[in-house]
Amino acid sequence: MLAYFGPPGTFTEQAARGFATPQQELVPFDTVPAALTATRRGETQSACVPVESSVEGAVPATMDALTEGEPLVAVAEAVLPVRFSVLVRHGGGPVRTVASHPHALAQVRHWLAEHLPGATVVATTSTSAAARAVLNGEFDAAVSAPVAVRHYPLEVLAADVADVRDAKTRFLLVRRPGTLPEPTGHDRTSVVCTVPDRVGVLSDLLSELALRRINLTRIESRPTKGRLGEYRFYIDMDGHVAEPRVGDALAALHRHCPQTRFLGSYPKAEPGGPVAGNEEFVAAVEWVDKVRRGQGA
Ligand SMILES: O=C(O)C(=O)Cc1ccccc1
Repeated sequence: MLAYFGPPGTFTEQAARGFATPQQELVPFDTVPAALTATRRGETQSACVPVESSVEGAVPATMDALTEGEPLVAVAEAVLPVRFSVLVRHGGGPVRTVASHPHALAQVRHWLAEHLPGATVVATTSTSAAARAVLNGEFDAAVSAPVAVRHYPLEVLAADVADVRDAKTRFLLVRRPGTLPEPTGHDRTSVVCTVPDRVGVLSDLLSELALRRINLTRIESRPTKGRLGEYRFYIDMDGHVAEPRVGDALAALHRHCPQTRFLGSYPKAEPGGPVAGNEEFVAAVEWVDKVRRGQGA
């Protein structure tokens, strides 16, 4: 079974369908933490959750839920283009309230200001939770994934709505720690470092990557929710932990920051960007091995 952030009709469900094997059952959960908890408990084999939007940045609920509780690791990612449909009840009256996931609302702000200027905007747990609520008469319109009309008998007031063209969202498939995916040469590694309070620690972490010519693809901070000013850094980098340079860098991050959690090494959904060669790292490790065995100098 594969848990996903639902209810049915979310963007996350579409991503989950891309990950699922033909016979795998998809199970919706109303929140990201609930989908992850099911996987932590072993009730589902994996969970699909949104992690990052090209317009709105990180999905805080996912970042927090991956850091707190038993570890889970990502084994795959997917990137989906994001455009919205505005859904209303058949024969519904004027639109006084419009609901959706905060990331969706943020991506249609201009459209709403122009087309539904008087409407009150309400945040819901997901885009399809908004569609479901419109069907139940709680709100007048929902900003949803285009597939949501297949799940909820609503009318499309407007299609192809997006303030930003070519917006994309990235999703992760996570599991309990186990066998890692094989390196493909186009991989990404994710970690979260809860940094100790000392001068220069962030610079130390980044230097370790730069020294090994590892490309940083994302860095994001979140408060630990403990003391004011205490932060965690989410770091995505090119490469796989099985590669000597990446393994070496993760060991260095752990030295600077013992509270480093590995969030996975997995193939990139959109391969591209610089591919770092590992040859000199492999050759260097072999050389040190020989020196240690007294067979080289
Ligand atoms: O609510 C959804 O449909 C989700 O899967 C989260 C989301 C919300 C807005 C854009 C992309 C993903």
